[in-house]
Amino acid sequence: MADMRLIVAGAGGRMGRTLTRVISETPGAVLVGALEAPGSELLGKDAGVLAGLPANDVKLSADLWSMSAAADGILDFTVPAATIANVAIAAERGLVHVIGTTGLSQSDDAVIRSVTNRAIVVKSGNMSLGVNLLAALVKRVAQSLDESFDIEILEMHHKSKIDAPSGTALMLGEAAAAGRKIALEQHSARGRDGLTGARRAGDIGFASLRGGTAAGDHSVIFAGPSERITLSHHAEDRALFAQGALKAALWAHGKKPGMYSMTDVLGLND
Ligand SMILES: NC(=O)C1=CN([C@@H]2O[C@H](COP(=O)(O)OP(=O)(O)OC[C@H]3O[C@@H](n4cnc5c(N)ncnc54)[C@H](OP(=O)(O)O)[C@@H]3O)[C@@H](O)[C@H]2O)C=CC1
Ligand SMILES: O=C(O)C1=N[C@H](C(=O)O)C[C@H](O)C1
Repeated sequence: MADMRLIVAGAGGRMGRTLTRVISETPGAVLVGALEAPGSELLGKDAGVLAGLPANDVKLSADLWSMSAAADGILDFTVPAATIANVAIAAERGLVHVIGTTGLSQSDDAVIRSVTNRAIVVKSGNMSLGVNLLAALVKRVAQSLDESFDIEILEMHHKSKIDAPSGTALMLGEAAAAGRKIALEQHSARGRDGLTGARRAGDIGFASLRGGTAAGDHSVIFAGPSERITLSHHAEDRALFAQGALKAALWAHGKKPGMYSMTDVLGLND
């Protein structure tokens, strides 16, 4: 079978450069396009050189329509506005669209869902095996404990991260809510500050720390009467997420249109 031809969106970013590197190490995948924001000073630069590799002759461009004429998939770790702009073109071209971008709103999610009758989308707030296993464990523990155990989710990321809580924290919150059979949006405590009053029973709390170069730390704390259970994951290198994204793209190649998650890719469905 021919190599899967991939575009990296946000090719000049932290994840974009990592994806370029991981593609070069992955049998069955080849980089054919590197997308950057219109007006970026990186347009025209070589994607390989930006990733610390020998030149690969894939130049950064802002023209997704042209570069996608000869591509099979797009790995998109950018910003919400860019991802939403890419969705229509990816669907029109029949690309596999792997979406790692976080900070998407409910209306952004609705736009993504609206194309999944003709697009193949794999979307996850975290592409690592470890976090997806952690989510399954969180759901399981939440099922077993009643409201006398308060659920709090703590995350820490590098100082350049622009959204909070992280996509992973929200994913873990959804897992906990599913275990408890409640809707997260009605039981979510975010951004406590000042005279907050006592904790509301049944809420799932979120706290975000930012600093240094942390690739992504997440803990889910079940705090009960006289005991606490903490389930944690620590990412040591963002190559972990890029490898997960490559696995997702190769898995989705040739699948029917639809919305898939890393749970599908990794075979972790109940
Ligand atoms: N799901 C997962 O497993 C993971 C998800 N992420 C998420 O991925 C996203 C990116 O993270 P990170 O790489 O650290 O962030 P960066 O800011 O380093 O990279 C984002 C890149 O996207 C570029 N960009 C902005 N607008 C456009 C556009 N219209 N078209 C193409 N490119 C554009 C930015 O360019 P410019 O700087 O010029 O604006 C930048 O190069 C975040 O949402 C993060 O949370 C990160 C790691 C893992
Ligand atoms: O911005 C990051 O760096 C990361 N973002 C994702 C998130 O928001 O959860 C995944 C990972 O934690 C790294």
